[in-house]
Amino acid sequence: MSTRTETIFALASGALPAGVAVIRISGPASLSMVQALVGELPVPRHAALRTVCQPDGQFLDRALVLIFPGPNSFTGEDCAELHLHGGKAVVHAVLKSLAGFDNARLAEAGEFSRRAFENGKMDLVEVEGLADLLAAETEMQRRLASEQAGGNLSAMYDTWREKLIFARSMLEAELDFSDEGDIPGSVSDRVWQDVAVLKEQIDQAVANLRAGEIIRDGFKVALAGPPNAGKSSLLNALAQRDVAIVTPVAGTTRDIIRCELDIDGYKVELFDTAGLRDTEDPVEQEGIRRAHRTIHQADLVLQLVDLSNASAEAETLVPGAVGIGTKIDLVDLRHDTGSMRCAFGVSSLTGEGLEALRRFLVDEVRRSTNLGSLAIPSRLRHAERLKAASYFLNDALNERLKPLELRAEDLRLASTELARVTGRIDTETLLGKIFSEFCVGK
Ligand SMILES: Nc1nc2c(c(=O)[nH]1)N(C=O)[C@@H](CNc1ccc(C(=O)N[C@@H](CCC(=O)O)C(=O)O)cc1)CN2
Ligand SMILES: Nc1nc2c(ncn2[C@@H]2O[C@H](COP(=O)(O)OP(=O)(O)OP(=O)(O)O)[C@@H](O)[C@H]2O)c(=O)[nH]1
Ligand SMILES: [Mg+2]
Repeated sequence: MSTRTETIFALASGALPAGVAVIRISGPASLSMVQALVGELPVPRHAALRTVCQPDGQFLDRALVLIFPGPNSFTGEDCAELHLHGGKAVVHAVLKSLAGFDNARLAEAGEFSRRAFENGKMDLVEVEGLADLLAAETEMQRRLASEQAGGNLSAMYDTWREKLIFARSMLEAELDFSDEGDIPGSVSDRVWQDVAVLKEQIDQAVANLRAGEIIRDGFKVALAGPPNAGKSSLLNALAQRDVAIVTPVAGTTRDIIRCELDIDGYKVELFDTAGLRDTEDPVEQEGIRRAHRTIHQADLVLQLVDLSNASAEAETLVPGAVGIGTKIDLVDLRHDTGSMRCAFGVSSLTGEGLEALRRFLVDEVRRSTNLGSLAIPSRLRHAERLKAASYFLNDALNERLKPLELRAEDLRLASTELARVTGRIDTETLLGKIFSEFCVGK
């Protein structure tokens, strides 16, 4: 239990004005402060209607009040909530009154969650999941974050760690017995089998990182092709907004234009790029350089082929790219040879083919993320520690000539890496970074 003396408070709900505004308070003085403002405290964890008055008696609001005595609270400390009318002046007046108490101050971003972490209410993986839950915009981001915030990913890492600790204890028992003559290594054979299975599971989790990143950060789709192929028009049509400039001039787009789509709950990031061609214009050259970089980093490249342009037949597809025929409103597809290499024909003008293209995109995202479970890492931080753990397990498994003591030490190093993921050790440097992702009031 922390021994913090400061009581913190903040507006925990959204922008004002709002229907209702929730002020959250946590720390040793929170109950006495609320008592000073509302009089009789409600029964713990039950909302009650109270009149909120300044200590000098001035009326502030009629509000719902909740108290959560520690340690049974979100932070583990004594906590309270004031559910006020969500007007700016109402909230500011109450915040000002709270600031007048001794050892009370406005909370910093993420400070409530930090206290919850420090009091053992959440581990680091759950804190990250909570940050992702608050940031989630799509349904799949929400599901991934809930899985992590709810403790399923932590439980997986903890189970692995416990298995390693058990394996080590078995080896140590064997070491203790080895003085008593040559026992055939049946115990340690079994231990090494279990460790090999565990290493496979850890390697699988590392391999799943990309899927987690795609759900969390978005599936990156680059629109590529020569000038005037219709890239910016397609971006606008898919986004259903006028995002990028479209003109009949070849070489209109120079900077990368990014927009986010939510297709069936998946976040898809679309990148419009400069048309690829030889040019003397230094501005366009830089645009093309950026286009190549974006194409290289994309999860999927759509290469647009202008089916209304006869010379487009000579274009070659970038390896791995999916051909998309554009401007089908201008051509008779039955007689068009350019359409042969294209997976789809679309018209940004009439909207024809766009729904099929959306379906294709979501099928591609699903193919890259279809793992059954969403208890998967979505941050490089996890994968780095898991890789380190796998490295130590690999040593333990393969260097069979090494003394058993040293192989057991490899298992200890691996379990330390797993402990770092959930934040049981070594957290100080990470905490600042992780909690800075939160808004004030969380
Ligand atoms: N008004 C309000 N709504 C909210 C929150 C809140 O803090 N206040 N939450 C904040 O994020 C979320 C709910 N999360 C919560 C998590 C733990 C506890 C809590 O009191 N935990 C105690 C008791 C657990 C129990 O009785 O089962 C504990 O962990 O000991 C409360 C809310 C979402 N909605
Ligand atoms: N009829 C028709 N015209 C289209 C369609 N898509 C694009 N165009 C026209 O084709 C021209 C070029 O379109 P853009 O979307 O700017 O092409 P781009 O590939 O972004 O071109 P750059 O930015 O120069 O590389 C514009 O005049 C558009 O109006 C379409 O589906 N049908
Ligand atoms: Mg363009």
